[in-house]
Amino acid sequence: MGVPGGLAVIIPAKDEAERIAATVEAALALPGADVVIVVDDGSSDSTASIAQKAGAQVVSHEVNRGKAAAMETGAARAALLDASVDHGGPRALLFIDADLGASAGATSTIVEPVLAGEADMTIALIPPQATAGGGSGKVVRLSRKGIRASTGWTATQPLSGTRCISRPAFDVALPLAVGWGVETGLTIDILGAGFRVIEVPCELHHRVTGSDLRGQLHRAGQYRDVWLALLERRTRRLPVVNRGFRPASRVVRRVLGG
Ligand SMILES: O=c1ccn([C@@H]2O[C@H](COP(=O)(O)OP(=O)(O)O[C@H]3O[C@H](CO)[C@@H](O)[C@H](O)[C@H]3O)[C@@H](O)[C@H]2O)c(=O)[nH]1
Ligand SMILES: O=C(O)[C@H](O)COP(=O)(O)O
Repeated sequence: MGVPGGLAVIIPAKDEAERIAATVEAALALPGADVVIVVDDGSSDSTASIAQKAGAQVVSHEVNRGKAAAMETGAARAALLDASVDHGGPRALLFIDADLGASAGATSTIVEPVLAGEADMTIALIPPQATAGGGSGKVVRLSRKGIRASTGWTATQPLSGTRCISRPAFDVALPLAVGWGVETGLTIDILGAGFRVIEVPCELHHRVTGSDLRGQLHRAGQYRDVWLALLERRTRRLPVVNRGFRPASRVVRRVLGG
């Protein structure tokens, strides 16, 4: 069955004044998209006012809370809009990065399978970028290996954050894994709940992370967050072991009901 409710586009954005207008304009032109929400994640530039002028609804975090929190805020706003008018069901959610500019128009390839009910989450497979990246593939490999160990599925671009997700699939992943662990967590949680996930080629062009100190610090943060997302999911699966545990005191016994 397809998604009758249509599509809400959600754009997490931190200091994206340079590119946000072009990204919003492309998002507004996407077939089926009747809502474009920019979550200004504590920007210190004019991202919010530019996004609003370009036609987006803007929700602002007073302080920076990271990409995953911005995605949750955007999805919560979309849920409010879903509830305000009955239009046949909840909208599917299209998450796009703020730095895609006009290329955001290419995301219709990942929207179609979800709106048609052929997939529950699509992930954009992006072509090699004009500027070479400075990464060694360490974060990508950690995420890919962790997803495979949990689900048996091998993602080609596990960190790709441009995704279209049906509302029921999104809701099983709440609360989202924090920060840069969000893509890894979404994939594991949504596949684990039995939903269908596919990667779909998409001609996107974004700002590539360089190999300078700033870029390497960014990757260190990504590595930490992916690792934490994997650890949390592994811990959840561990059986609770209680081999002859005896509460040591009367207080503990009372708390545990012993
Ligand atoms: O604290 C932050 C930092 C970034 N962003 C936004 O998140 C998006 C992605 O950030 P970016 O700096 O472009 O990160 P990249 O490392 O280039 O992103 C790649 O890797 C991320 C996962 O680590 C994915 O989320 C992205 O989709 C993927 O393009 C952009 O719209 C940012 O404005 C926030 O909302 N809050
Ligand atoms: O540049 C990238 O692709 C990401 O920041 C991930 O870094 P990596 O190449 O070290 O996996």
